[in-house]
Amino acid sequence: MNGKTGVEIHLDNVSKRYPGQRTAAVDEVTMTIPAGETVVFVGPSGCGKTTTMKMINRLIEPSAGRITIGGEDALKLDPDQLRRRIGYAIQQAGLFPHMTVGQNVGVVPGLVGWDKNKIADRVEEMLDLVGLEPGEFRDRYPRQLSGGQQQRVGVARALAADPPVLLMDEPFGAVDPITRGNLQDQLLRLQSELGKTIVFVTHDFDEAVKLGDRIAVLGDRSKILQYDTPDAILANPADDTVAGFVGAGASLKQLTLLRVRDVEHGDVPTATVDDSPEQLRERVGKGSGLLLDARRRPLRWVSARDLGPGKSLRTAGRPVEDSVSEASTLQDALEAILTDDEGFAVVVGTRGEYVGVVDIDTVMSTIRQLRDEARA
Ligand SMILES: Nc1ncnc2c1ncn2[C@@H]1O[C@H](COP(=O)(O)OP(=O)(O)OP(=O)(O)O)[C@@H](O)[C@H]1O
Repeated sequence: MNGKTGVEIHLDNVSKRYPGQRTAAVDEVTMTIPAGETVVFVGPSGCGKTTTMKMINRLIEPSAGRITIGGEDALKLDPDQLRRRIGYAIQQAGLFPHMTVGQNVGVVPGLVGWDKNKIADRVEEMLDLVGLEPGEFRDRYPRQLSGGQQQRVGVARALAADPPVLLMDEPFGAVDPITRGNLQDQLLRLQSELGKTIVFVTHDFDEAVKLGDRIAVLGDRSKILQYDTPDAILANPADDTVAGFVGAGASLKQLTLLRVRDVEHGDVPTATVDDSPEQLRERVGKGSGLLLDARRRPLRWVSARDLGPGKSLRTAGRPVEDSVSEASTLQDALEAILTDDEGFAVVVGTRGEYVGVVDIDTVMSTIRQLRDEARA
C-alpha cells in the first residue's frame, strides 16, 4: 500500500464500544471507500465520525469487525507501521510546537528512515505544494504562523511520506471562512494531481458537497443514513434526517446541478450595429434591447433613452458584463442575473452568438419546482 495513488479502504461490520459505555459509539458499520476518491463523513456532533475515522489508522482500536486497506488487514499490521503509511491531518493542525515547520513536515519521512537530503528535498517540495515559500517558512515555529498557514503545514506533513491514504478530521475547522475556502480550493487542486484516497470529517454540509466525490451522511452510532455522490444526495435525500442535514439551502445548491439548456429561454428585442437607432427604438418601446455585433454577438444593453436624436448605435448603452452558455449551471445564470443591469442572463451559443435570455422568474419557478419535487 505504498505509492502515490490511493487504495481502497473497506470497513466490514466495524464497531466500537468504549469501556464503561452502555451503547456502542460505532455500531456495525460496513462501507467501501473507493481508491483515489474523497469520501466525506458528515453528521451531528457525537454521532461517531471521528471514532470511525480513527479506527482506520488504529488511533482507536475497533471492538469488532474487519478493516482492509489496499487489501491488507489493518488489524494485523503493527499500528505504528500502519500510521506511517496513512497521512493524518486534524483541526488546529496539531503541529509539534517545539519543532520548526521543516522538522514538522519531515517527521514521518524521518521515522520511515529516509536520508537527510531526501527529507530536505521533500520538505521543500511539500511546502511548495501547499503554497508556502520554503525559504520563508521552513525555519519558523508553528506559533509564528497564522491559523491558515498552520493548517497548510498540517496538510504538508500528512502528505510528506507520500501515503496512499489521507485521513482529515475537520482540518479546516478553526480558520475564517475565506481562508477556509482557499484551503478547500487548494485541497481540490492537490487531490486532482495526487489521487489519494481521502477520508474527510466535517460538520459542514457545504464543505462536504464541495470536496466529496461521495458523502456518507451518518446518524447515531455512525449508522449510514445515505452514502452517495453529492448530486444524488442533494437531489434525493434518503429521509427526513438527511433532508434536515442537507438544509434549507438545498434547492439553491441544486441550481448547480441544472444547466441553462434545461430551462426555457426568453427573448428580448435586438438590433445589430448596422441597423438604424430608429429601428431599434421602435422595437424596444419603453424597455431595453440588445445590440449585437455583425456576427450577432451581444455587445450592449440599450434603452429608448440611449437612442435619442444624434445618438449612435456604435456607442449607445451599457456593456453586457457576463453571458452564459447552454452548458452553464443555473447557479452561474443566477449570478449573471444578479450582476446584470437589466436583470437578465444573456445566453450565447457556441460561436458567442445571442440565443436568448434567462430571467429571475424562470430561476425562481425552477427553484419552486425542485422544492415541490423534493417534498413529493
Ligand atoms: N474515549 C472515549 N470514551 C468514552 N466515550 C467516548 C470516547 N470518545 C468518544 N466517545 C463517545 O463516542 C461518541 C462518538 O464520538 P465521536 O468523537 O466519534 O463523535 P463525532 O461524530 O466525531 O463528534 P464531533 O462531531 O462532536 O467531533 C460520543 O457519544 C462520544 O461521547
